Amino acid sequence: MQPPDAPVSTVASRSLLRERAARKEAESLLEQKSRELYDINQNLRQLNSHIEESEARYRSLVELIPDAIWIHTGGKIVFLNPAAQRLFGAASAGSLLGTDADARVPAEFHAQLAEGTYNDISLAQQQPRSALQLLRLDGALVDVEYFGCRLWFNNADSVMSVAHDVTERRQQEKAIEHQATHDQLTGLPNRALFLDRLAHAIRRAERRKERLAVVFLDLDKFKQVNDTLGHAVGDELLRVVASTLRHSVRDFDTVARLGGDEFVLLLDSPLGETTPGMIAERIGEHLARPVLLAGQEHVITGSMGLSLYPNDGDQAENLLRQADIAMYRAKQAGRNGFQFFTQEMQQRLDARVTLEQGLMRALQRDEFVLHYQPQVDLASGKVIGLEALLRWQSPELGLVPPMQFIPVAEESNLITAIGGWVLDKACATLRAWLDAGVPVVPVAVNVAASQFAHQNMETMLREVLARYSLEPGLIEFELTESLSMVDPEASIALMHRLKAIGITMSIDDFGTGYSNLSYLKRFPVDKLKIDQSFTRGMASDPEDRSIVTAVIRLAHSLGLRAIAEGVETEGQMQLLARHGCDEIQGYYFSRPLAEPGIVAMLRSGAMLEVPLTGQRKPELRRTVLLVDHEPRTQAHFRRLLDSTPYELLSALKMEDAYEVLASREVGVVLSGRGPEGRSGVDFFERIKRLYPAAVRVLLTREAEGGDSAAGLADAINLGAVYKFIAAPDDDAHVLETLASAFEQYERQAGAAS
Ligand SMILES: Nc1nc2c(ncn2[C@@H]2O[C@H](COP(=O)(O)O[C@H]3[C@@H](O)[C@H](n4cnc5c(=O)[nH]c(N)nc54)O[C@@H]3COP(=O)(O)O)[C@@H](O)[C@H]2O)c(=O)[nH]1
Repeated sequence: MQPPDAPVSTVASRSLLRERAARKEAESLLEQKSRELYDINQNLRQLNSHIEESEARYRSLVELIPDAIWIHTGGKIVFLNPAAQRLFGAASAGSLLGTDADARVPAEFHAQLAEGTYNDISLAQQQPRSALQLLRLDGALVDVEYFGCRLWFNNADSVMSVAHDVTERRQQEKAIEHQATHDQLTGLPNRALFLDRLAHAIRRAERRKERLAVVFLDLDKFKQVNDTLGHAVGDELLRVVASTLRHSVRDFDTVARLGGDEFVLLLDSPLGETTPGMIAERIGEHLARPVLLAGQEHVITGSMGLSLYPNDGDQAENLLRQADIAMYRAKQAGRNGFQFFTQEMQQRLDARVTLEQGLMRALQRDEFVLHYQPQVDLASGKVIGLEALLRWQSPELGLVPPMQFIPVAEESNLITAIGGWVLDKACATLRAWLDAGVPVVPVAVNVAASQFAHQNMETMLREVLARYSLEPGLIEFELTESLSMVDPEASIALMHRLKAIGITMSIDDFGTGYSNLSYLKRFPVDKLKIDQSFTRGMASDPEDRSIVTAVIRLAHSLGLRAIAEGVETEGQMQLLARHGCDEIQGYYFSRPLAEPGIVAMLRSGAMLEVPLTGQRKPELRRTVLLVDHEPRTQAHFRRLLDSTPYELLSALKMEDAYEVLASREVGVVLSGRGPEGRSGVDFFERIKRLYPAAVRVLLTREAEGGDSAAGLADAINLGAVYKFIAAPDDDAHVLETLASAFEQYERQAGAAS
């Protein structure tokens, strides 16, 4: 190497220059590469930091996401996020890592799991999630919505599972569904669920050729419990009944509550012909066991109707309706029993529906008319009132009596509108009569218990009286005793308000209904109306007689008047007068008349010929009543007594004898045995109770022997027969016995006066 100041040869310097240039170039290249390397490095660093950042972001996403995510490779769990840890109830991820992924899915959901697992995520995203259940480590099941997809994880083919816990939502859904399909009070299925189950059961029974029974149960007099003990006790009773019913049938039978006090049972495939009936009987027995309510024992009964598949049809709604119809019949048959549905019931129901529709049309087309029946004062004989009685003048059916439609109107609530029409019509008629100068008397209108309870009677009465400018005293309301069964306090309060308006009130059909005397004394009524069934029997039936006289006495002791309805004979009228009855109403004086007839009667001043009541003394005219169905015997006695001081009255039948006894004072009753055998003695036993003063003499040839001798002896010993005439053809014997009988009669009459 040459010193730097040494002469440089051209070759050498050129070579040096080239070398320098090459070095420079190399250095610059090296610099550029190192810059490039630096840039690459920088880029790589940046990239790495991006990747790390993104990885951290994804990790935190996976960790924070509320959905459970776990990955399994070769069936073993290799990754899970904290949500999955929580979902499976694992204390740490370690308790699940490496375990079988399948173990977390109950076997019955494996197919759904496979269906919900896709080959890639884009496919999974397009499909709805599958609903299935997963198994926690503690064995509890969790409702989830699930999807899965295949992915490459840790260099291995794996499956990622994603599950969203919907247990709470499912529980809410179940609660809402339960609410929609169950009765809140008893927890039993409701009507919708019952019908659904019944429809399914019918289809199953169809396939299996089985039978089904539907039992419709309505508690008897539940309203009374509610009204008297309060709704809380009523609710308690319904819960008790629900439980009783549940325990009366098998687990797979359905017990449902339709509402109120109506329950229904589906007896799935009952065995044998009699089983549904036997089950109904058992339910009745279980229900009738005393129940403790509000600290007191109560006995509950129910009325049940049964319909059967396939006998009565194959439609759920129809079977339920038919069981309801049969239940209704069980109620009519006296409650606390059961009835099977029959086609005849359906026909009756159809007829009822037709009648209801007819009644609605009758109101619209003004087809109702009022007839009027006079009420007569027994002291003066004057007509002192009229009862307005409804008739339906149907173009199709003719004149329909109220007994044929009032009960239907009451049940269908049409009675409210019909009752309103009756009151309006009665008032309008009174106004027309007043305007025409007819000597009017008060008119009584019948008010059904349901009408009284549902209608704003007070307002209606005030309005109608004002509309026709009528004195309230011209209107009477005939109410029924059953008012005391439906909210008696409210009824009593309303009666007081009506009374304050100035109308009069009577209790109709007294003694036939729910005679609650403690309420009666609080009813501000003016009259008790003796039911016609008692009036009819009072001449011949000692019990009816006792009821009539007791009602008259009861009315008087409460300061009320007594009126007897259904008086058809003079005898009944005489007896009623004798027992102090104040008024009568019945065919004996007049049938109910249409308006022209009653106007004529009022104008004519028609009166009843009244008996002399009160001072009736025994007629000591020696009147004999001969009761014998043999015309020959009648003729014989007529001839025999013709020339004697005895007056002979005769009756061929015992029924006729009662009427004679009711209307005439008879001293001695002579009777043979009727064709009915022992009825002669029975007859005398009755006469003894009804007319104790009349001396009873039996005409018989059997006194000394024969089958009836013992009966005759009994009758004499019991005092039913005073004497007997063993030889009716022996005139002297007859006259002698009669004389002795009258002596006895006059002795009794003398002692009594
Ligand atoms: N809620 C309403 N009920 C009403 C109304 N109009 C009538 N009725 C009730 O219908 C029942 C039957 O009434 P009806 O066929 O009119 O019979 C009445 C009389 O005709 C009958 N009667 C009268 N006297 C005699 C008789 O001597 N013998 C005999 N066999 N029947 C007789 O009795 C019926 C009167 O009944 P009552 O009202 O109990 O006094 C009947 O229950 C009516 O109440 C109405 O507008 N609304």
